[in-house]
This record gives sequence, structure tokens and C-alpha cells, in this order.
Amino acid sequence: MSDSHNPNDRGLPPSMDISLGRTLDAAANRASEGLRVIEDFVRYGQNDRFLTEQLKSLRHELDSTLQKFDRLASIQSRDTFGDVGTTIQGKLEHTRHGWSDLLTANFKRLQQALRSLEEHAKLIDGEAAASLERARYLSYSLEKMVLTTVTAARQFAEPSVYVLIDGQASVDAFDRLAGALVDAGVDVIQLRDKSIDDRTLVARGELLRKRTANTATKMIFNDRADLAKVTGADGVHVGQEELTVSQVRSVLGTGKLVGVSTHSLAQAQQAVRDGADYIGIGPTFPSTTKSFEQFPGLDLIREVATEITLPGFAIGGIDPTNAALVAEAGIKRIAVSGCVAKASDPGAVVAQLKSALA
Ligand SMILES: Cc1ncc(COP(=O)(O)OP(=O)(O)O)c(N)n1
Ligand SMILES: Cc1ncsc1CCOP(=O)(O)O
Ligand SMILES: [Mg+2]
Repeated sequence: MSDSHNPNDRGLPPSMDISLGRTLDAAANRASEGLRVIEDFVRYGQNDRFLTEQLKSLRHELDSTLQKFDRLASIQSRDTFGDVGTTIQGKLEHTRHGWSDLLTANFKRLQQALRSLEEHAKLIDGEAAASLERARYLSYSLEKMVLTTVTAARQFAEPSVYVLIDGQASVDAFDRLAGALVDAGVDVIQLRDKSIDDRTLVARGELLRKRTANTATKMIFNDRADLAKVTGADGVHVGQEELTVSQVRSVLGTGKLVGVSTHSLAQAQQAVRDGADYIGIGPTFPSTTKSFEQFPGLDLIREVATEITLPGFAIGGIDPTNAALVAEAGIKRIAVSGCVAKASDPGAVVAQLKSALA
């Protein structure tokens, strides 16, 4: 677009230039305002530093694209009292039914405004139009990240105890363990057994489904989206080298939980971008269940806790003697295996873990 403030430099007739100026002015305001509402929500309501930064960077990018337009000419074209739209109010304009409605309404406002800016920018500045298109695509990803994070944060309580169990030596032993964990009020049970055959694993999964159905305990399958689907599990947990979040969702359909293991802040942020429902963070301490060469430890717990609010479960060697250290590092959700599964009274250990987190 021209640097000059002379509207005729755009090569448009003056009447069209005024209406273009009004449109750009209104759409720019709408986009910035919608973006601000969302940013305020994740900043003050959610305390999410990572999402706040992502939204802020979109706002700055948008501001620099809008600088290309002749803002003075746009503002000079402004005619708020002559705007026929100000007196047409939708029925729901002054009501928001909760945070999800608030966020969705403002993402829609942002996306519609970006589309309007993009289409009108095509008349005068192709480069600006392309940059507005990129901003609109980014807003779609941000909508997914923000809504998934806020929904997930409400789905996983805090403090929270998540227990990984294997198929045990017999059906009875498995049933006893699963029953004790549900009775103890464990928030999540993950079935993780890499050594038994699929038919046995499915049978254990079906039993676990029965024990957890109509309780507050969620059932997650380790690695296996196919078996999660067959047994009607609530979700799947995958590692960095396994199925991606979207691949798991393509097997399970929507409405199921997908957890991702993370070993660095960058992986945790990527899990947010990918739309995971929660993350495992670790390994925290040496584990008797799985061996590791490196331990990001409590430093990673602290780092993730300050950056993101997607629910994170610290994992690896956590037991009643060190669970409080994890909570002090900023994460009050833990995933454990050995200390509970190998205990003579698993329910009692769960109670100790809960009190250490509280
Ligand atoms: C809650 C939770 N966090 C991390 C893991 C580890 O998953 P992964 O890295 O895929 O390793 P395996 O469990 O497959 O050996 C987990 N299972 N659960
Ligand atoms: C599967 C897995 N991934 C990281 S640690 C771990 C096992 C957790 O078990 P424990 O609580 O016994 O260390
Ligand atoms: Mg795995």
C-alpha cells in the first residue's frame, strides 16, 4: 500500500476508498479486540505463560501488518454514528455461557475479522493479504491449543495420583489391584504391559474398564490406540517415538484423552501445539520400573510448571518420600508405578502420596 496519506494514490475512486478505509478500520479493531480478550483470559484467568506468549506474538505480527495500511486514512474514514451495524444487536451479544463460549466467540470474532482484512487487503496489497492469511491459520491452531488446554485443566484435578499397572500374574491379582486403586480414589489408571500377548492384554483391559466404569477413575492404555478402542478405554498414552496425537485421535475418534511423554520444555510445548490432553514429564528420579540414562529431574518439573498449564504428571521414581519435592517444584500431579503396584497395601500408599501432594 502507498505510504502517502492521499487516498487517491490507491488507484481507487474516492467513494470506494472511504468505504475500504472504514472496513479496514473496523476489521482491524475487531481483530485486535478479540485477540486481547483471549490473551487476557489465558494470562489472568489461566496463568499460562506459553499461550500468552503465542497470542502476544500473533498480536504483534498483526500490528506490524496493519502498520502497512494507511491507519490515519482509515481512522479519518471512521464514522461510528453512521455505522448501520452498531444498532443491530444479535440476541446473544451481551451473554456468554461460560468460558468456552467466551473463548469461542472471541476466536470467531478474530477469524472473521482476519478474513475480512485479508479479502479487502487483496484490493490494495497482496503481501499484506498473504500475511493476514497466515495470521488466520495461526489463529485456528491457537484456538485448538487454548481450548484443549483450558478443557484439560478442568478434566484433571489437582492434586492428582495416576498409577501405571501391568497385567499382573493372574486375573485375580489384577482384579484385586485395580479394585484397590479405584477404592483408593486414584485419578487415572494406565494399563502398561509390554510382555503379555494381545488377547490377554485385551482381557485385562476389559476388566479394568469394568472396574473403572461409573467411577471417577479414568482408564488409559499405554501405547496401544487399537486396544484402547477395543476395550473402550478413556484414552491412550504415547511416547515421543510412538503414534502422534492426531494419529491416535484418528483411531479413537474425538472425545478421548491423549497423553504424551515429554523430556524437555520444547517437547512439552510441542505437545500443547499438537493438542495433547495431558503430558507426562520426566524421568524425575531413578526408577525401578524402567531404566534411564538421563534425568531432567526436578529442574524440568519447575521449568514446565512456570511455562504451561496443560495438565502435567511428573513421572519416574516418585514415592511417598519424595512426592512433596515434586509438589514444591510446582507440579501436583504425579504418575507412579513401583511404589504402589509392589506394595502390600496399594490403597495405603495412594493415601500417603495424596497427603504428600496436599
Ligand atoms: C503418564 C505417563 N508418562 C510417561 C510415560 C512413558 O511413556 P513412554 O515414553 O512411551 O514409555 P513407555 O511407557 O511406553 O515405556 C507413561 N507411560 N505414562
Ligand atoms: C513408564 C515410565 N516412564 C518414565 S518413568 C516410568 C515408570 C514409572 O514407574 P515408577 O514410578 O516405578 O518409577
Ligand atoms: Mg510408550
